[in-house]
Amino acid sequence: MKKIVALPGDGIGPEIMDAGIQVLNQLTPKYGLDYKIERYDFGGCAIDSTGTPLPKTTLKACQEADAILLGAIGGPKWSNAPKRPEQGLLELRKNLGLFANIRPVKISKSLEALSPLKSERIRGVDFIIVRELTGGIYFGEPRELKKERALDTCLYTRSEIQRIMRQAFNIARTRKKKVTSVDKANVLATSKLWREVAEEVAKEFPDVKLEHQLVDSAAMLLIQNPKQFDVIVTENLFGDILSDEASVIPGTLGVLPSASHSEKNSSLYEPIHGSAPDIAGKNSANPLSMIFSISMMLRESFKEYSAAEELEAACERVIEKGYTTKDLGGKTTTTEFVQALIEELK
Ligand SMILES: NC(=O)C1=CN([C@@H]2O[C@H](COP(=O)(O)OP(=O)(O)OC[C@H]3O[C@@H](n4cnc5c(N)ncnc54)[C@H](O)[C@@H]3O)[C@@H](O)[C@H]2O)C=CC1
Ligand SMILES: CC(C)CC(=O)C(=O)O
Ligand SMILES: [Mg+2]
Repeated sequence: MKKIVALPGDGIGPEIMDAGIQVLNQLTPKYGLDYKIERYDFGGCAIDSTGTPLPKTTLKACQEADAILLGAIGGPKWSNAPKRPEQGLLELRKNLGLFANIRPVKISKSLEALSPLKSERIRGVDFIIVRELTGGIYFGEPRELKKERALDTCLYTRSEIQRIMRQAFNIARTRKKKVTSVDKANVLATSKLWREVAEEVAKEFPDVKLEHQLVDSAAMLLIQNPKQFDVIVTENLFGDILSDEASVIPGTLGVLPSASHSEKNSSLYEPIHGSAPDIAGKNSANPLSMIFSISMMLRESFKEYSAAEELEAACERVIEKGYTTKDLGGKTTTTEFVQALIEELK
């Protein structure tokens, strides 16, 4: 039996986690996938229950899981905590070695119709942001916060860049065979090394085209002409920002999933967005980001390709029938959307 560890977290995290698990439980019996789901406190709720965002029991469960699902963590309640929920998330990623964060941005017909951007600009958009997740400025030492000055350190080693590049090139090989490496090599030392290593690794993949884009103009091109991209590989901070920017293409963060992979542990699946405190508790969160993350889990951790396809097709039909949450311009609540999807899967 497979063990799935669920970390609902804070804000809308538990709402979309419940939604995702209900849908998974409706979908899977016919595919014979045998699993149990265990929930653990993580993030702000874990600070409340244990005093720390990443309790040892939660980390141990994640280390022993076959796959991990995360809702979202954080919120104003914990902004002055000695250790914030976000610090717990970074610790979890580091401890599990989740260096490769895969953030697909694919616009289906139903989402294209709802996007605030013109159809001609976004029809057929299908790219993946491969974000390095355990290095860079989020992790660099020293760091310092004093009254008159503050310091963060951005550090990347050659081997960290090599392994994320190989991940990106391998993904590109299964797609349109184009990698866009995004950096700030006109200014940053870490980006100069990034670009040098990208060129080196590209030699191992002669069938894949490599191009470089500076991050500022990449941010512009992502909206101006998103169809040109296939695989974008970039460092932690740039990937964090560019992927939220990419949500302007479907028009909401509420539909974008992600998968994080490591060399030694099981993978973690989570929406790219945060805990959305502004809509928490209102039954209005879009659960698709979580449902599509579950679909990534079915494919990537359990090789359940047909189940994932059925799930995605059912989502598409439900949206086409007019069930959309507020972020997509509709009036459907989270629970109504889940109910409609469950009916569709019956
Ligand atoms: N992986 C994680 O757990 C992450 C946690 N955070 C944390 O989340 C908290 C809130 O951060 P924000 O900057 O407000 O970003 P956010 O991503 O939580 O929200 C940004 C905007 O998108 C909307 N939104 C996000 N997800 C949605 C969904 N599923 N359906 C409908 N609308 C949705 C929100 O309502 C808000 O207006 C912070 O504490 C932050 O540190 C932020 C990003 C990732
Ligand atoms: C705590 C942050 C680094 C989380 C975030 O914004 C993300 O992973 O997208
Ligand atoms: Mg982010």
